[in-house]
Amino acid sequence: MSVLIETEKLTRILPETVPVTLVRDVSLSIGEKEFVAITGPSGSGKSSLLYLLGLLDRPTSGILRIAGRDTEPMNEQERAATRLSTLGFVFQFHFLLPEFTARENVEIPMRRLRRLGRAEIRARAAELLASLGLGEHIDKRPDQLSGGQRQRVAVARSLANDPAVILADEPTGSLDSHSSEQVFNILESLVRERGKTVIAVTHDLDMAARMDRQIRLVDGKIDYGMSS
Ligand SMILES: Nc1ncnc2c1ncn2[C@@H]1O[C@H](COP(=O)(O)OP(=O)(O)OP(=O)(O)O)[C@@H](O)[C@H]1O
Repeated sequence: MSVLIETEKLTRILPETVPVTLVRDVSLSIGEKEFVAITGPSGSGKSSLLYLLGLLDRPTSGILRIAGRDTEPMNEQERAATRLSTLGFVFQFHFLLPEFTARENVEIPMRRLRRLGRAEIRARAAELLASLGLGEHIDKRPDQLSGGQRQRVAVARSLANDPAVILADEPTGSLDSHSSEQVFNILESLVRERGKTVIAVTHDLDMAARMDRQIRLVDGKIDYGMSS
């Protein structure tokens, strides 16, 4: 199995007057086609770790390799390019652009990457939305969709550039139980059927138990006793 995300003693400390440790000495290795939960009590550093893995924040020290590449020497442009092509993001709140339709929201990352032409981008956005059960809704704006549908559009958008890794921060955290189950099943199918690696922060221990393994954080560190 090839390793997609690897860290060695990854640490993030906020340089306040009294420094705040968000993540400390986290060493982990996540391979392709893994479905991994990041769990832990509130304030344990789960989101902070996900932000580091997603190149949305920079570590204070330690090593982070993505798809075999050390991220330390990358400049902002290379980090942005890696985010756009290799990583997909789903957050607790969908962050869709309200003035655009579902299809246009899914088109945006493809337009930014410029790997496909206009017609291909349109077709791929429609295909992705249809594959997530949103074929009837491609021309609707976010305010015309339910919470679960909006989150599925956000998942379609995360897949737009066919990234190897999807990073999700409490992806079902603001959904009712039915939509939550639906979004969870979709995330699982991304791993089992599309060969993605999905790393999801979750408070929901039942959900975490259904994933391949758990990385549990306590006070910014991995709790090895409770991780698998
Ligand atoms: N910019 C900041 N300034 C000060 N403290 C911060 C900052 N960002 C995060 N923290 C603190 O760092 C700790 C880790 O935060 P983080 O959001 O990563 O935890 P979490 O496990 O995701 O929490 P939750 O489950 O509540 O979302 C928390 O105690 C938080 O209050």
